[in-house]
Amino acid sequence: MLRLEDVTVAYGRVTALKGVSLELREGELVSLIGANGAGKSTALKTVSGLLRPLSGRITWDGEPISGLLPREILQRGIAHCPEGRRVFPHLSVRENLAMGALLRTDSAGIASDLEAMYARFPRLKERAAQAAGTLSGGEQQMLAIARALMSRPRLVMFDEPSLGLAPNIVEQVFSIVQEVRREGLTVLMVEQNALAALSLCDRAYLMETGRVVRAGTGTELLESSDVREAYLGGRAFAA
Ligand SMILES: Nc1ncnc2c1ncn2[C@@H]1O[C@H](COP(=O)(O)OP(=O)(O)OP(=O)(O)O)[C@@H](O)[C@H]1O
Repeated sequence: MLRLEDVTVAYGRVTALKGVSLELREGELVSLIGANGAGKSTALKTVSGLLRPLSGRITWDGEPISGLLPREILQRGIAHCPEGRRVFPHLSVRENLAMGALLRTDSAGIASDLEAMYARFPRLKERAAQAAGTLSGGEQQMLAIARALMSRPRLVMFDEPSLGLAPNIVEQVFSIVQEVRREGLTVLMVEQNALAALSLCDRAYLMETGRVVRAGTGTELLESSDVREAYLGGRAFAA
C-alpha cells in the first residue's frame, strides 16, 4: 500500500534519513521505534509531504507520491497526527474537527463523521465550543486523533501519541489506535514507548541514526536481545 524505497532526507547539512526503505500493507499496524533523533518523525513528515526527499521513491498504491503537496497527500487518504498534538489552540474543538475535514466536500458525510467522533470521544462533545488550547493534554491528544480521522483516511500516521500523558490516558490512546486499526484503517505509529508499540503492532521497524536497522514482527523485535537491551531496559518480555 505504502512503500518507501531508499529515501534520503536532509535538513540542510543534517541528513536525517539515509536510504530508508519500508512498507505497509493494507490493514496493518506498523510501529516505528528508535532513540531520539533516529529519524522517525522525519519519516512521517516525508510521507505526508511536509519534507521532500533528496532521493528515493515513495509510492502509494503503486503511484509515486514524493513531491506532492501535503494537501494532495491528504486527499489520497494519508492523515498525519503530529507529535505534540498541534491542535489549533484558539479554535474551538468543533472548529478543529472541521479543519480535519477541510478537503472533503460531502457535507452529509462530514456531519455524520462529526457525530461519530463525538460518540467515540464524549469529552470532545462536552467541550465542543471550548478553545482547544484550554483542553488537558489527554483531551488534546484525543482531539488530534479525531481531527486526523475526520479526513476519512485509509492510512493514519500517529507520531508519539502517548507522549507526556498520564498512564491511564496512555492506555486509552493505545486502545483507540487498536480500535482504529480494527475498523480497517492502516496505521503507522511512531512511539518512544517501545514495549507498547511492539506489543500492539503487526510489524515494526527499528531505526538508528537515520537508518532502518531491524525489521520484523512485533514479537520478533520484542524477543531480540539488542532491542530489549536498548529500548526495554533489558527486561525480558512476558507474553
Ligand atoms: N527542523 C530541523 N532542522 C534541522 N535538523 C532537524 C530538524 N528536525 C529534525 N532534525 C534532525 O534530524 C534528525 C532526526 O530527527 P527526528 O525528529 O526525525 O527524530 P525522531 O526519531 O523522531 O526523534 P524524537 O523521538 O526525538 O522525535 C535529528 O538529528 C534531528 O536533530
